Amino acid sequence: MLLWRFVGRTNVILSNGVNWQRHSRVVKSALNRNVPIEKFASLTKRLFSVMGDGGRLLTFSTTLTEASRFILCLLSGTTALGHDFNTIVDNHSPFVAKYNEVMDSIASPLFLVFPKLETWFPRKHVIRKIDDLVNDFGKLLEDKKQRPGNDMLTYMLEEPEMTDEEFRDNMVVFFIAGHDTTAGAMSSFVYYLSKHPEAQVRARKEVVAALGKDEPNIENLRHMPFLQACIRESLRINTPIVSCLSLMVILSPILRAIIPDLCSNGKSYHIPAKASVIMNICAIHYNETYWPNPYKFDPTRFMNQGDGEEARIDASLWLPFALGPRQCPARNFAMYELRTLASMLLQQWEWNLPADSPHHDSIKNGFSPFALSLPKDMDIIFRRVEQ
Ligand code: HEM
Repeated sequence: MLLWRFVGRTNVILSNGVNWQRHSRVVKSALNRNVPIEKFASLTKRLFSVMGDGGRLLTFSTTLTEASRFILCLLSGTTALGHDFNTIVDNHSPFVAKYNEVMDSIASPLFLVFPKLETWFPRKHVIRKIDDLVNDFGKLLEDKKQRPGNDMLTYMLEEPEMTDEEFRDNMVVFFIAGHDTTAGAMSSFVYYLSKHPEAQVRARKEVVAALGKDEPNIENLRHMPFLQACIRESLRINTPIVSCLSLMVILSPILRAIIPDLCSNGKSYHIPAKASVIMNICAIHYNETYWPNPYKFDPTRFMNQGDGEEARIDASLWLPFALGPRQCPARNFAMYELRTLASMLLQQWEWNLPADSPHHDSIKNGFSPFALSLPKDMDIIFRRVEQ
C-alpha cells in the first residue's frame, strides 16, 4: 500500500514489542520536554490575521486547502518538527500542494477497496510524488541536525540509538498523527458551540475573565474549567478516532478490566493472550449507563455539580486518546494545543452555523485517508467580538 511508502515501517505506530518500547521511550521523552503554549498562541495570531474581519470560513476540515485549517498543519509542523511550512499565509505553498496530492491518491476509493491494483497497475507518478515528499522530510531532518531548535524533533535527535530512517519515519508519523486528529477535534468544538450559543457565551465569559487581553499561558488556562469541559465533551460526542486499531491483549490488562464492566449483560469473556482486539470507542462514549442522554452535547458532565470545578472522570469511559500502553503519547500536548486555540477563538471571535449548512440537523463526518472520522466541509460564520 502506498500509505506505508509514505509513513515508513520503522516508527512508533507500526512497531511492536521491544522495538516499540524503544520508539515509544524516545517519542514520549521528546513530547514531555515542554508544551510550547507561546508558540501555539503566536501561530494562532497568524491564523487570525489571515481570517481578517471574518466572514464565512471553512473550519478545520478534511482538506488542506483553507487558511483556517492550516493552523493545525503549522501547529504540529512548527512545534513538533520545528519547521515553518508557511501554510497559513501561503495558500499555494508547494508543500501543501504535494501533500494534498499524495493524500488524495492514497485515499483513492478504488485503490483502497482493491489494493492489489497497486501491484498490477503501479501509479508511478504518485510513487514519485511520495518519494519526493519523503525526501523533503529527510532534508528537513538534515537541516535540523545543523540547526537544532526547541522542538520535539531536536529532542528526538539527541537519542544516539536511532537511525536516520527511524527519525524520518517518526517525523512523518508526528506530522500525520498530529494534525488530522486535532483538526477534527477543533471542528467539532466550534460546531457544538455554534449549535449551543449559551455554552459559547458561558465559555467566552470564563475566558475573558481569565485572560483579559492577555495570551493564554499555563497559569491562566487553569482557570477555564468550563472551556476544558466543552473540549472534552466535543471529544466524547464526536471523537476523531472511533476505534483503536488493534490492541494485543497481553499488553493491556486494563482491557481485561473494562470489558466485563462495560458489558451490561453481566457476562464475562475469555480473551486469549495475544489476541488482537479492536476497541469501539464510540460504543463506550455512547453507553447510556455511563453517559445518560449520550447524544446530547452537555459539557457539564465534566464539571462537579455546584462548585464549577472540573469533575474527575473514570479514565476507561472517556477514550478519545485511547488507554493503556499504546494510548496517545501526545494527549497532554494536544489538549494544550486545543485549549490555547479555543480560548483565543473565544476571546476574539464569535461564530454561528450558516442557515444553509448541511450540518444543521446533525454533524456530518467524512473519513480522512487514515480512517479518521472528521467533520466534512463545515462552513462557519466568524465575526470579531466587539471589544
Ligand atoms: C485531539 C488530538 C489527538 C487525538 C484525539 C489522538 C488520538 C490518538 C489515539 C486514539 C491513539 C491510539 C491509536 C490506536 O491505538 O489505534 C493515538 C496514538 C498516537 N498519537 Fe495521537 N491523538 C491526537 C493528537 C496527537 C498529536 C498532536 C500527536 C503528535 C504530535 C500524536 C501522536 C500519536 C502517536 C505517535 C501515536 C502512536 C502511539 C503508539 O502507538 O505508541 N497524537 N492518538
